[in-house]
Amino acid sequence: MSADQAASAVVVLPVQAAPADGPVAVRFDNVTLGYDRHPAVHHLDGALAGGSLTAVVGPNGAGKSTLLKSIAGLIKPLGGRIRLGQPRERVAYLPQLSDLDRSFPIGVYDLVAMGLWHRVGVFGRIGRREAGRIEDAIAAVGLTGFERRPIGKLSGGQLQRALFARLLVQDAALIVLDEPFNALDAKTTADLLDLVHRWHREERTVIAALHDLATVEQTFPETLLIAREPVAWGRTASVLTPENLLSARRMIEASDPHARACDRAA
Ligand SMILES: Nc1ncnc2c1ncn2[C@@H]1O[C@H](COP(=O)(O)OP(=O)(O)OP(=O)(O)O)[C@@H](O)[C@H]1O
Repeated sequence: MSADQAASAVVVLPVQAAPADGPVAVRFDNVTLGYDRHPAVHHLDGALAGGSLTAVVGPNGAGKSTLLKSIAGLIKPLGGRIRLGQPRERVAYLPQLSDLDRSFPIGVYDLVAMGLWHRVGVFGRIGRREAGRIEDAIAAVGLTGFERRPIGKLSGGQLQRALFARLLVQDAALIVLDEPFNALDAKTTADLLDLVHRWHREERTVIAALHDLATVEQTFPETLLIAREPVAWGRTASVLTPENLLSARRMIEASDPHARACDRAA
């Protein structure tokens, strides 16, 4: 079958089932996500296994950010159910850099210290142990010496390093990253990818929206390809086929962003 034929006969492939006896980090039951009752993602069923490292890929407008926000609890499903395998406080979320207000008057040290809020409270005292963790995290991302620098005076790459340091001190079981390497140079990307590898070795669950398929193929064992609904989900090599990528593109081109919820059974 040619790629064109494959795209015109779009089939929603079965999504990944979590291992029957393994831990589950997130489970989706016929989930619909959207804004003002207009669905942006629908028919999402499946699970992220605990300790898995998953890329979410898809064309612009496919619903990647929407999906990640729903896992982080920032938007509620319009339909279906999302269940977490760990308490909400153990979920860390990195928004797209472009969504951040860089005029907020805060320095690198205090930004990184915010990663401890769940443990010490907003006005809690940072003891010697916590201070050591903040300093270690700042060192791990190569920002020692920048502790007092306001975030508005950092480069994009330095800000992303500081945000990764905040994730480090957060010590989350589930880490949700929205386009973490967008517009970063090769050195910064490589350094931050090392931290993703480290989290994976530590058996944390990581899910990240990405556009660079080479990075996905090299680093992410699992991939969810979406185009407002799942196109394929499983081992990266079996998901990122030319046929699936073309299907995703055609599905986005054919979709109506103003449509109401669809009645098709998941
Ligand atoms: N706050 C919002 N209010 C209304 N609609 C929104 C909002 N955020 C996203 N959308 C719509 O939801 C759909 C999915 O958007 P989303 O940002 O999740 O896609 P994406 O795959 O992350 O895209 P990109 O690759 O361009 O970042 C789009 O049609 C978008 O216009």
